[in-house]
Amino acid sequence: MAVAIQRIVIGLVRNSQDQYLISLRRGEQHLAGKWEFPGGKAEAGEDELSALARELEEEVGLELTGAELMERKVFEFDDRTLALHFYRVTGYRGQPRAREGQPLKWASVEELRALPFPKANDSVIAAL
Ligand SMILES: Nc1nc2c([nH]c(=O)n2[C@@H]2O[C@H](COP(=O)(O)OP(=O)(O)OP(=O)(O)O)[C@@H](O)[C@H]2O)c(=O)[nH]1
Ligand SMILES: [Mg+2]
Repeated sequence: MAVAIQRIVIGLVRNSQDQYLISLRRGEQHLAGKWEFPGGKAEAGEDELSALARELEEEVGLELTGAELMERKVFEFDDRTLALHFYRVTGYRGQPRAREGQPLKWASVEELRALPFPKANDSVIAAL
């Protein structure tokens, strides 16, 4: 039986100083020790923007008011294949907070380029 590739929605949230919101993957998570943009798995039947709004609320307490698709790609990691959907967040309300206790920070593009991210993020980070 064919298994659907897991859809992942990811939000690039930028502040007025051109910094991006990132957090650290930890513990037992896939790719622990890498930094990431907030996001996660879309549920079955959930559209991508709804999934992105839900993930931003759950992980960093932001209310999404606008987003534009930046890049979508299917990426084969050693242990899994994911369909990644990167969105540029064009509007949000609230102040970010680490709702899951994760290290969370704003980072300039220069800082992003010096930090470890999943391989799948390379093209998106290069495009910033
Ligand atoms: N959030 C996020 N995930 C990324 C990025 N880049 C990347 O390869 N991923 C991968 O995409 C998947 C995201 O799923 P997730 O672990 O965040 O899922 P989730 O928030 O629904 O959490 P859960 O399944 O632990 O409840 C992970 O396998 C992660 O390694 C990124 O920039 N942000
Ligand atoms: Mg997540």
